[in-house]
Amino acid sequence: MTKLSVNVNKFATIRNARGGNNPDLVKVVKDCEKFGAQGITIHPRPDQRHITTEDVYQLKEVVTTEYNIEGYPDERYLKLIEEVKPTQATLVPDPPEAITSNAGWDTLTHASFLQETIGRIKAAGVRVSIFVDPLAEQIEGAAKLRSDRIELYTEAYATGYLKDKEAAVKAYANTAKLAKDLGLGVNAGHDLDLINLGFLQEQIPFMDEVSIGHALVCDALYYGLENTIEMYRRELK
Ligand SMILES: CC(=O)[C@@H](O)[C@H](O)COP(=O)(O)O
Ligand SMILES: NCC(=O)COP(=O)(O)O
Repeated sequence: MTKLSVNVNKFATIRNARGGNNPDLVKVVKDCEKFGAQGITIHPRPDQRHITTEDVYQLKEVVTTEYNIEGYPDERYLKLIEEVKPTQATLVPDPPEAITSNAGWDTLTHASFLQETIGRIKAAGVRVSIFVDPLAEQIEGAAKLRSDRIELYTEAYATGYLKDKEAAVKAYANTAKLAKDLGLGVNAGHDLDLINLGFLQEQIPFMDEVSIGHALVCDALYYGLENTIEMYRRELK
């Protein structure tokens, strides 16, 4: 079964636009889980443009499914992981000023940094996933580093899907299989939506988790949150 982890960054973006507490992120998270989310993802960026440090601690008390915290593993992030102990830490190589995540790790060039970081997170009892492009050498690098999972960065799949979905999924299906053969769990995320999700799931039925935020929140404006989560879950069956 592929779990749907709802990324709630965008709800926090809307809340922060007015400086108050509307929408209330705690209520949003409780409702997402009530409506069928099997995980909650956040990406507390250094400038706190959406998820704040306070949110990270507050949501720990609320999430009853899987709590996934994404981020660049600087001291600030590692402190959050060690104190909050979420279900999963997803390491993303974003520079602080990035508008959104825009690349996977180079697991070969950054091997010693990642190895030390992964060891530290595992010592806290937290599952580790590394955000990577669908390249065989990067997956092999992640396996050598003893990451628990990889998250395939699906922006290229989402863009390519509209032109030629078979061509767009090929590298993802191949590297997902390689990851599985190497004993890694397989997650995927970024720009997944109701149009491209079902085909990805069909081609990689053993994915452990997809994390989806931007498109899901946009869809919720039209269909409502409960219907939307149900629609995404349906694509994963
Ligand atoms: C790691 C990742 O893939 C992201 O998609 C991310 O969580 C989105 O972050 P923003 O919501 O800040 O664009
Ligand atoms: N890891 C990907 C994620 O959490 C959400 O990405 P997006 O759906 O907001 O592009």
